[in-house]
Amino acid sequence: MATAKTTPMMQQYLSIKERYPDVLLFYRMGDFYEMFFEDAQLASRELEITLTSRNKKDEAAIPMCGVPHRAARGYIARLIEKGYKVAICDQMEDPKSAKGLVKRDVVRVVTPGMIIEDELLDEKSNNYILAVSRCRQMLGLASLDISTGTFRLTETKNPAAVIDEIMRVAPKEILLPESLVSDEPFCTIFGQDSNRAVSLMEDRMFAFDVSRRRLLEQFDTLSLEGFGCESLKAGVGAAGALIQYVSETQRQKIEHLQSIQTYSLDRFLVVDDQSCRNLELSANLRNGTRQGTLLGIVDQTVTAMGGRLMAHWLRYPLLDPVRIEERQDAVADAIAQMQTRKQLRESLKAVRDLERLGSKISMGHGNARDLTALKQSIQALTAIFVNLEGLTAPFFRYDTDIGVLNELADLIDRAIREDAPPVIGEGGMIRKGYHEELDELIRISRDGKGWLAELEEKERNHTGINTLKVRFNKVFGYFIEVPRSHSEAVPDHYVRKQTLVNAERYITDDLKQFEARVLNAEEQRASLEQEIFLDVRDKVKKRHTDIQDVARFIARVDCLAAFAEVAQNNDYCRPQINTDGTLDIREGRHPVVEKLITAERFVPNAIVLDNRENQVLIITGPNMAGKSTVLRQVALMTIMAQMGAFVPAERAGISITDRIFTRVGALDNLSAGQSTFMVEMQETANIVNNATADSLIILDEIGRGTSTYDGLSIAWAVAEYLHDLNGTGTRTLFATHYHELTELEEQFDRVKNYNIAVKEWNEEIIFLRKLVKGGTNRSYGIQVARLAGIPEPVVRRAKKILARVEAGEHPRVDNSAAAAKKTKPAKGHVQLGLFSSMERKLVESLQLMDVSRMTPIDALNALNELQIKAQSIVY
Ligand SMILES: Nc1ncnc2c1ncn2[C@@H]1O[C@H](COP(=O)(O)OP(=O)(O)OP(=O)(O)O)[C@@H](O)[C@H]1O
Repeated sequence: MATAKTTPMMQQYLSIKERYPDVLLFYRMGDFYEMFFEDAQLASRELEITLTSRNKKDEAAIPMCGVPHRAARGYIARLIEKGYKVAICDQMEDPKSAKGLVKRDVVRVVTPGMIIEDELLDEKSNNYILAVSRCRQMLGLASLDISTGTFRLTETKNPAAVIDEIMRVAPKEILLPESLVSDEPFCTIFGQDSNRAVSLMEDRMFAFDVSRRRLLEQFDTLSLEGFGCESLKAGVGAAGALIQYVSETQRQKIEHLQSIQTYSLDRFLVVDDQSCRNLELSANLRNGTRQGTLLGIVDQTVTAMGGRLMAHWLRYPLLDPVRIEERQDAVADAIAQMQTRKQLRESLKAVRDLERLGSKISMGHGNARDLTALKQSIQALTAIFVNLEGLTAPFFRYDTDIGVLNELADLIDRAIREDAPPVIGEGGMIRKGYHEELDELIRISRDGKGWLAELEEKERNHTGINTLKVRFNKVFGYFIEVPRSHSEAVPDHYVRKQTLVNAERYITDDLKQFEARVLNAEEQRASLEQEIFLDVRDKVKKRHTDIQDVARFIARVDCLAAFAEVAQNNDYCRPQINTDGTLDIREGRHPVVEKLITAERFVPNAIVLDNRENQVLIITGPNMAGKSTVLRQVALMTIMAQMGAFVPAERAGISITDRIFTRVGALDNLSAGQSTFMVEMQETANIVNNATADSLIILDEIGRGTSTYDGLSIAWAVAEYLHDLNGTGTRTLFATHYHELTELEEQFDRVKNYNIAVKEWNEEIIFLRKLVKGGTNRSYGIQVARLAGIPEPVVRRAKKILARVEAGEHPRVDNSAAAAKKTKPAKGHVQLGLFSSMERKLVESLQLMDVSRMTPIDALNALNELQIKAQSIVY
């Protein structure tokens, strides 16, 4: 890279770059950040900026590109989004006063998990960096959102639980010890997931002793007892490594990290990542947005902190009935006090992102506008606390005095102008009247011209020399110039400085004083203003914990009030929480589907699941009848209840569930390059291997991706296995088109058959959407195909085939001479010979198509495609 003969500046660059080999180095030169060598090539490609070359006499051509320093944030943002890391290397002294080469150093490294810039953050989600470490059998996990100060750790022996937890935290960056990255299961996870930045650190950085010391230093405590993690060696190892990484990248002590929260994985309901997707908890399967998801329904929060907490609650539903009921009490209270709640929610809207503002200010990155936003948010608290007096639940009480925060708001109000520019150092930040000396400096620099004109006028009158002028040049500064012809009239206190051909130049004491003040006033003003601003910001920084505490309180209030709002607007009920395994829902609805359907009214359903006779429910019914909807609504209601929310039902008893497993249509996995059947079986294996007696299992068709008899056999065996799992069985809802499974009811005590009723009328079916006892033996697939727009000839032909299959005949005998010659296929493989390949493709497309979840345009396109396929079948 470097040539033997490099300039001092290049040497400086190279020595800094050596310390940041895997990071793009933004090297400040005047008004630009420049990049060189491979960094320049990469940045010019990724940022689409021109690649030039630096070619000084004594240097070989060096690839180079640059971005203006004022626009750097935008460029850095783009690089971070692409998963790169950027080291910002600034000039550490004023180039004007530098003797020789300007000192430069890295002031901060921006990485995907170390972001504080608003424009790079989604206000409703956390931005985590997560570290994993191992200590003997134990695996430790620590996660940190530096933009909010959220810092948590946990431990487990189970590698699968670590993976689940990583997925749940969804970090933007992962920090691993070098020795762990090649181990299963980490190598598989990080190999596949190219979107996630992985940073490696030497194993010794994760050692318990070193890490513990770092945490004690960070929190300024003598032990970690108070945080509940003194003995969690692996967890502390991970947390300490994170602190180390923070100090390496931020190049400062992060004072707003004052504590860490220790949590235990077995205190929360686990919904694995695949099930989260299947149930569309926070991302819509079609386009990844929140629309049409459970989060979209329940997140009616009005603050950014509330939004983040709601997303957190959704991923961490509780297992402790007492804690759930505490939340429920608050929701019930807020429902009962509708007027107060409405006013409360209105006043919450005025609170800005206190959590992130506080952290930003603490890290020395907050500008005057951030201070004003903080002030306005604190001012808004008064109205919020007044509203909270109308509520009685303990969760709405805040026992800490907010007097110190009000003082802060007053200080900011007195000191900081609301119309301050976003850039510190451009002036205009400090209010008039806050600091006398600053006011005077501002007056001088603004009034300087007027003062000079006044002086000129005064001196002219005084001396009687009308041609006297007050002037300025760089060599002498301010002076009075008098034509030589009038030099006789000059008063004694004028001191001569220079004689020109036609004029004499003088200075006076007044002018000297003025000069001393004015010449530097602008400069002094800028530095004094900065000093005052930093002083105010430091005072705010000292109150960081108070800001963080109130921010967290507001977040909780916002979430609880949102639960109440959603419950009241949608007619939800307070679920009764139990621990005896009984789930008893009356008139239950699907929270999302009930909002989405417009053509028909949502039909509520009763469902009972327990560990006695209703443990495994086999649900049959025609396509499109509503099987998946019932299954999902049970899972969603369980999650909602354990979040502390009310649920869409007339009455609901919900038993605490430790894990929810789902196995539903595998459409979404096709893009990952796995076969539908393979994915289906992997998901099923995960369920049978990990479910406990307290789990809830949702199986929406199993075995559909293989031949009928194989599929049926697997489905049957899985149902049997779950019925007897761990000796007690597990609550399971099993929707299936294999009507043979209804025979299980007779053989097993705890299996019950249900079906979703339809009415047949003139060859048409009418969906009643009611879950009723008993099995069915018909799928009505052909009728549904007609509803979907399959052309009449195909429907007729399908009916014929069905009739023949049901009569035990081979369907192609009368249709193709070639097929007739073939021997009749052995029983068990009848499906393979059932259709021509085009027909089979058609049926497969039909099976995979779930019109109900498509947008109208997608559905139309899919139907068109089906019609084209259908037309190419020759009859
Ligand atoms: N209880 C209900 N009330 C009103 N509409 C409903 C109800 N349940 C389902 N639906 C409507 O029927 C559509 C199909 O439901 P769902 O996907 O649950 O059927 P399914 O029986 O699982 O079908 P398939 O067997 O083809 O997968 C839903 O998208 C919704 O529009």
